[in-house]
Amino acid sequence: MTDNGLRFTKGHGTENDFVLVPDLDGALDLSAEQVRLLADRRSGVGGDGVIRVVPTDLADEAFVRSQGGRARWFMDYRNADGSAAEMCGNGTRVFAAYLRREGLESADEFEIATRAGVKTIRFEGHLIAVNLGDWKVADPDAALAGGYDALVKVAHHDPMPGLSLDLGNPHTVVALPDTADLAGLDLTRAPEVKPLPPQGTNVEFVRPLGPGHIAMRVHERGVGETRSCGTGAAAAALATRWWAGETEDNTVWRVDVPGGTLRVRALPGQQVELAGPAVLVADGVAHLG
Ligand SMILES: N[C@@H](CCC[C@H](N)C(=O)O)C(=O)O
Repeated sequence: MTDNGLRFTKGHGTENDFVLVPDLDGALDLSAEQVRLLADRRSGVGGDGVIRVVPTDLADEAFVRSQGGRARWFMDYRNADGSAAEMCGNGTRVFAAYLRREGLESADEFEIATRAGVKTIRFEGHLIAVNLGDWKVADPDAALAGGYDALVKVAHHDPMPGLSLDLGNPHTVVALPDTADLAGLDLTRAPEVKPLPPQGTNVEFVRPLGPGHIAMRVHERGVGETRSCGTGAAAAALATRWWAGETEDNTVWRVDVPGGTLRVRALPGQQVELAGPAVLVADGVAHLG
């Protein structure tokens, strides 16, 4: 940041929106307070998260710098409350669109560094696909007993069973019956999850719409309800697949979220791919005071 302000680009992926801040020489020490100010929708630029674009070799964390041999750029992702997150699926696409627009990457396929490891980006027509890498059911032994390992309470509802998954970041997925009023759920407050993982969790509510097709709403850790969550969409599809006892690879789900539609594909080797759009909507200079 200089006296002249902080350069930013605003972008979104299925209306999960981000403030991207270029830090090409790794000189920016973005505090949690500055992130909160940038993300504030009234007094700041506004976004669900803030993404610092920094060369991987200049990242603060040694384990991120170790990805530098494979990925030139690190997506330093922060939630709107200032907390750092391991991963952001929608963020990876917006990050990739920015790298491409700025001429920082020009290939149709390249790798980026994240706190959850290196992710491969692939431009596919108007969509961007990202291999989110390894995923797992967080506690298969607990979950195998009945398909669930947590109880999730939302206002005006009895506690509902949930399944915890690790997509690099934590998720708890709740399956609703196909007659459920997904739109009517009150997500203005964080759902109560028991037991709550020490690192917190993102909570997805899923309603089946047809074969390979689900609807989802999400309450994100460190943010609140958002209009989309990429890792959440992948968790929702994978939980649905797991509950159905399906193990086939390359099956595809369409996941409808309030901000659009995402595509999720289970890849061989317990990996998962997310695809969707990415839009860069504005460039500017923020003066944080
Ligand atoms: N919106 C993201 C996830 C962002 C991080 C999340 N709130 C967390 O704290 O894990 C996505 O698209 O995956």
